[in-house]
This record gives sequence, C-alpha cells and structure tokens, in this order.
Amino acid sequence: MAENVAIPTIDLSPFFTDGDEIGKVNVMNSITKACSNYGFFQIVNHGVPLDLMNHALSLSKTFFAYPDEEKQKSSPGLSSPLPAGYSKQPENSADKNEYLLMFSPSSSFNVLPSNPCDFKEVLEEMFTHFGKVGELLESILNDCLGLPLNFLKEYNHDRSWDFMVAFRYYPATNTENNGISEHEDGNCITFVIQDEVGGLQVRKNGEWIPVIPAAGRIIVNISDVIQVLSNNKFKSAAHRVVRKTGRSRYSFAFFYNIQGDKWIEPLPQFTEEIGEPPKYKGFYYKDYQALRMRNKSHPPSRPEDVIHITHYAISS
Ligand SMILES: O=C(O)CCC(=O)C(=O)O
Ligand SMILES: [Fe+2]
Repeated sequence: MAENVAIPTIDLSPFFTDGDEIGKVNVMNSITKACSNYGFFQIVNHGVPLDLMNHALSLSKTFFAYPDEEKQKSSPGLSSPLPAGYSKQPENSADKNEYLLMFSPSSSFNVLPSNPCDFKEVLEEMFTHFGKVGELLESILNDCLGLPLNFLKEYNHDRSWDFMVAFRYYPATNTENNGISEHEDGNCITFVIQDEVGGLQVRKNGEWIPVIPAAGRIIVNISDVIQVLSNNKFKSAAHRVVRKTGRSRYSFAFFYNIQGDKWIEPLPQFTEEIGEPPKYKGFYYKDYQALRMRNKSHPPSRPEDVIHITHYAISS
C-alpha cells in the first residue's frame, strides 16, 4: 500500500472571499487535476463548522452504543425508496457496519432517533451544511468542466434524492477486516468525514492509498453521474473501507445526488462538439439505482456480475 502518497487537500477559502479571483482559479486547477486523475480530494475551509462535525461524530458514537432495541425504534418505514432510519448489514454481508440514513430534513421518509436528545437536530444541521457544500462543489465542477454558467445547477435542481448516512464499522477480527468492499459511488458527488480511527482507502493507479484522518477535512469523491456526463473526463473514484482492530470506526457520508427521472448521458460538450464518441449509452438514473440496489439485496455469486457504471459503457 502506498503510505506516502497523500490525497490532495484543497483550501476553498477563495470561494468565501470576495474578489479573490486568482485564488479561485488556483482552486479550480487543483480540483480539475484531482478529478481528471482519480476523482478524489479533500477540502478545508468549506463552511461546515468543525464543532458541528465533531459533535455529530460524538453523538453518533452515543447512538450506536445503544442496545439494538433502542436503535430499532428508528427502523425504516416500508415505503421509503432507500432504508431511511437505522439498519444493520445482514450477518452474511461482506460489509460489516450499521448505519443511520436520512433524506433532507423536510422528507417524510426520515425516521430519526429521539435519543441522544440533540442528535436529530445535529443531523439535520449537518445535512443542510453538506447540501450547501454540494451546491458549491457542483458549481465549481461546472466551471472546471467548461460547461455553460449554472448548467449543472439547472440540470440537477431537484434535491429530493440527496441522502446522508452515519456509519459505525465494527472492529476488525483476526481474520476479517472488510468495512465496505471496493466500489464507486453511483450519485454525483460524495462527501465523507471520518473519525480519527481512519480506514477509508482510495485506489490510484492500481494502489490503495489510505486517507489519513484529519479533523475538519471533508473528503470529496466524484461519482458515476459526473463521470458519465463528462464522458470520462472526470473520474468516479474507486474506494473502500478497511476496519482496524480494537476500535469501531465512525463516519458520515453525504451523497449529493440527482433525481431518478433524469436522463443521464455524456454531454455534447464532451462528445459531438469535440469529435469524441460517447463512452456510455444513456439511461434513467432511477434504473441504474435499482440495479445497484439489487447488487446489495441479491449479491451475485460471481464478482463480475455485480453491476457497475460499465453496464452502460459502449465498447469502442
Ligand atoms: O464510511 C466511509 O468512509 C465511506 C462510505 C462509502 O464509501 C459509501 O457509503 O459509499
Ligand atoms: Fe462510497
């Protein structure tokens, strides 16, 4: 494993400072480079208060330490498109974690815990802050890709499919340390904070690079939708979580998403306008989501049968 290769950390403060145009261009160049190479970077000065992130991680530890009976008071409702509420991976799952999933604070699907008492409020605040970071990053990516002003904002204006997950990964055993198997995310842009235990790893040029935990940093990864829209100009990052022995690991992931009825295909700016063939067939996002959910509910016995974005790839 490549211990000495760091994931770039990018300071977003120029985007919170009036008139720092040179700073903005520098940030955009760094983000363009990270997204073109392997789709992963970290951000600081992103607008999410450090106290809030620490408080959220600490309340999450309190919540997951409750007996199952208490946690299961937040079990998901049946009609929810994703299991909003508390769930545990089934015993036979390769992934060893339990999690609490929520949609936007205004969603009627949410089943948020009433204990610890300020957890619900802190989760909702986290969601709102992450949503703002999502909008900021989307507008930066829009400009990095050279798309018309506000193109992605208008194309992806419906925020109802965004969701956030608080995770607890169990300590590794002597024989087994998989927290989440290698994957790419299906949405647009993912934001992750992890506690000091660490364990998130990114694949770069065939090597696994650990993302070293650092308070206040948000890890950003480009996901499949952006990879398809940009016809592979920006890469959807392969990553996994490896568990450590002796300690549980806690993290939050925010999935800045796109509404299911959206048609996703490589944009003309990256295909016909530059004489490049599209690398993907178009698809409705909800169909891709359904296939990905099926991977989880009915895991194929052969790894090569797991559906990835390559399912829509056009072979050249
Ligand atoms: O817990 C983490 O650090 C990352 C989780 C993740 O990759 C995912 O849920 O897609
Ligand atoms: Fe992921």
